[in-house]
Amino acid sequence: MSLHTANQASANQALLALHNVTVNLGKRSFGPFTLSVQAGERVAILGPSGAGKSTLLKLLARELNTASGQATFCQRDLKLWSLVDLSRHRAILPQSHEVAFGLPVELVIGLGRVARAYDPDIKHIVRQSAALACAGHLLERRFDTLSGGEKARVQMARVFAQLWDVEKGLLLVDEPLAALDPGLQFSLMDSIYTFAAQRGHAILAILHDINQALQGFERLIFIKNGSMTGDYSSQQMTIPLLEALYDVSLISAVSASGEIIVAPSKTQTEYRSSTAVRQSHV
Ligand SMILES: Nc1ncnc2c1ncn2[C@@H]1O[C@H](COP(=O)(O)OP(=O)(O)OP(=O)(O)O)[C@@H](O)[C@H]1O
Repeated sequence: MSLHTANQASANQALLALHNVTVNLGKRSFGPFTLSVQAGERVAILGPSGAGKSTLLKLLARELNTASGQATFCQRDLKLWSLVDLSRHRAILPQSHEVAFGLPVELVIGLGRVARAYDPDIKHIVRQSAALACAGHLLERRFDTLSGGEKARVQMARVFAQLWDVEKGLLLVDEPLAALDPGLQFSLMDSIYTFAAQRGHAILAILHDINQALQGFERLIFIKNGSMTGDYSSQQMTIPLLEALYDVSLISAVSASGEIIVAPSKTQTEYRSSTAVRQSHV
């Protein structure tokens, strides 16, 4: 396994750092997880269904407690953060978009700001966030009347509102684009990148789309059978590594503009290259 070898100095400066962290769910133990994420980094979490990706994300969000090991956020033990302080520095976009009542969309987006006692710019921030998430036209609607893709955009706007006026925060997102059509996926992924880059936020995103991970993220973390099995730069990524992660055959192609496209193949491919996905096409 080619685990990312962040040196001690960079781990000490990390926005988020896990060292041998485990978490228990029922009788099952997940981990150990060891990783560090720097401000501004874009990290994709990949792995088969049920592998433990959301469990890792919940651990990072402190929705789950560690059973052992050490987790720090902004060089401070994650356990010592109050939830109010934490919510001013990290935002979570979960897989499910439901809210309990038929709330107005503007209010759902404004929920991203609840941790602030004094928030004079909330109206402006909610509107700007909605525009960035392509949800400006939904502001007057009731949340429970929206389609799945519309709800996803409103929840993304809520997350933008939460970290709008923060620097070097953390965005934790679980399959952010699953309910969206391809055009919206491109424009919203761009919105997330721009939003995070302008503020120095790190992004950790669970993705099932390998192409989104390869095209938009600089690091890929592999989760399989409850453990972390790899931490690679996207430049290091190879077809065999991805095939081993998902136990599936993959084929790849490169577009005229140099974009790499990977797709599952029903038939075993004859060509197996251990060179990076990008290099195998040049
Ligand atoms: N509270 C819980 N108690 C017991 N088992 C749980 C609990 N939450 C999740 N699990 C199990 O832990 C495993 C990992 O779940 P997790 O949601 O982390 O997977 P995932 O990799 O995100 O999957 P998917 O890609 O399908 O969303 C699954 O088998 C799930 O059923």
